[in-house]
Amino acid sequence: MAVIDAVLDRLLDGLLGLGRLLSPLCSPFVLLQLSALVVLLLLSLRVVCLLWSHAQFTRRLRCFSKPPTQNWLMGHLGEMRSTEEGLQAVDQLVRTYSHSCSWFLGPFYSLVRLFHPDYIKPLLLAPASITVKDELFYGFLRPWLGQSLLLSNGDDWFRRRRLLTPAFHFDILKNYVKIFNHSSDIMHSKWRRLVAEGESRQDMFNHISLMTLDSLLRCTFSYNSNCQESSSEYIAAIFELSTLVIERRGRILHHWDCLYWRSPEGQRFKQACSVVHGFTRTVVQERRAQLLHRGEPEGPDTTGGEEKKKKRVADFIDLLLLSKDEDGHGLTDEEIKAEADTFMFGGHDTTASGISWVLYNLSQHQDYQDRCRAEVNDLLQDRKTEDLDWEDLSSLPFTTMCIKESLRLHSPVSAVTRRYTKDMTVPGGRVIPQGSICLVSIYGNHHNPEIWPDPDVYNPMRFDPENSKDRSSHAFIPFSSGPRNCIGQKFAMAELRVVVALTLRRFRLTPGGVEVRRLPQLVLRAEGGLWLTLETLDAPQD
Ligand code: HEM
Repeated sequence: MAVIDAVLDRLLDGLLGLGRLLSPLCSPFVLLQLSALVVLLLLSLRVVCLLWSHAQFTRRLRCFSKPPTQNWLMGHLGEMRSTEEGLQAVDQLVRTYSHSCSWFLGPFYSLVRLFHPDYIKPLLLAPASITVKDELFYGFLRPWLGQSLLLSNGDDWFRRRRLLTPAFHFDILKNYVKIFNHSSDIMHSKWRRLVAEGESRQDMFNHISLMTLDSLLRCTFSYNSNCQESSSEYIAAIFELSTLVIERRGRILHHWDCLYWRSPEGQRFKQACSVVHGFTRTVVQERRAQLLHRGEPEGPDTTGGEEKKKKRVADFIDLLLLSKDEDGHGLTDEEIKAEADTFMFGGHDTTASGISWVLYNLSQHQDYQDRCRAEVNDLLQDRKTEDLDWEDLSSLPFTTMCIKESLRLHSPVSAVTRRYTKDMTVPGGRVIPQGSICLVSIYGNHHNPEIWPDPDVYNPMRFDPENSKDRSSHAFIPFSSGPRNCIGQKFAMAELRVVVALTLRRFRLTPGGVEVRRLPQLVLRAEGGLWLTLETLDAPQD
């Protein structure tokens, strides 16, 4: 295509030269007609080139099965639905094609959809230098998240990932477990109050999203927003942005920036972005100033006892302000702001979805729920407080199996997409052509009957070490995998374990009496909320 563009440029130069040569001989009207003809010719040539290159591309994708389309022009456009039926259609695709298929979105866009670990593995393990986040799926997040870890590519991504990785080290994460306990305590007090008032049926998503936002605000900014108890402009703006991104995806006309930023939704997006950016920028600038005046903030506390009370645990902002590469260069304030916004975006809804679906699955299986509860009660037996420590988290093996099985059955993130700057070979000698977009279907992979017999059944025993030892390393990928896997996965798993364990110790959960229809948006939700009935439990007598 680049060669063709260069030829077209040359042609245009030549024609303009000819125009100048002819100008003394022709009238302006004739010249205008001539120019219009030239422009039309060039445009037609461009369209022919596009069609030709698309035909080449389509020919190369023939090694992948193409599901029938309803319309030759629009291809599969409109068939990828963010609804319960859309997910059932993926189940059908997986049953029919077993590992992969091609997918055409209108006459110009095509995707390769992958839903088998053997196909997914080479793609996710490919070096990040040839992996690009495509604008078709990720571009709408850019005005909110900026050039952050999630959206950057190549050397820029590599530098950021190296600077950010130490912030997710065990020694740092350990300190956040106290925060997870505290945020759960606040949510549970609210639940006790609601149950006492007779409102025992509650939407899990609603409560748990506020709780994960609360804990992330404390871990990222050391900020106590009190958002679980009262409304906050910042939190409202985060919810608004998540909703608007989804709405924009669904409206083709809003894909054009020039139309979107003039629409009422675009204006709301701008307004919410300015609230979120204003908040993050202020915190970063204030912290930078404190750092300059008072020196380094305290690192993670290792002293215990009284010392602990005096020290503020280093939060993500502190760690990012201090991070330096081998040349001594750190992140700028704008870069830190983008990363903090990304943690808030990438960390709250995903974890809330994960926790809500575990509680839903356990409400459907009282036997597993009882077994988890017994495990937690055994662990906390003879303790003065109900707080869990980092070390406790490895003593909850069955609860962890229940969490993993829920992340398989109800993965918070249903798919990730990538564009590759090289041809990629997958099993059977099939080649994904350079430049094509690959959709790695986490949902499809986790529901593939070739890998998971009876994929729709919730069975935590699948994650018993004995039962999982022969399974492919890429059969279970809720956090993606390879160089661009989720940087926050240990953080998320720790929070999931603390919240689930404490919830089961304090409450019995039963189904909320409403049919649950899954709603795959930015994360997996349920239409109209995920309603469960809560019963307060007395603390067990030792
Ligand atoms: C259950 C909870 C979570 C799930 C299921 C999850 C899932 C994922 C997935 C699938 C990706 C890959 C995205 C892609 O390739 O486009 C990802 C990336 C990422 N996640 Fe998470 N995530 C969770 C929690 C978190 C938390 C708590 C944080 C931060 C505090 C976080 C921060 C990030 C970031 C920054 C990336 C981009 C990494 C990179 O490209 O290098 N996530 N996550």
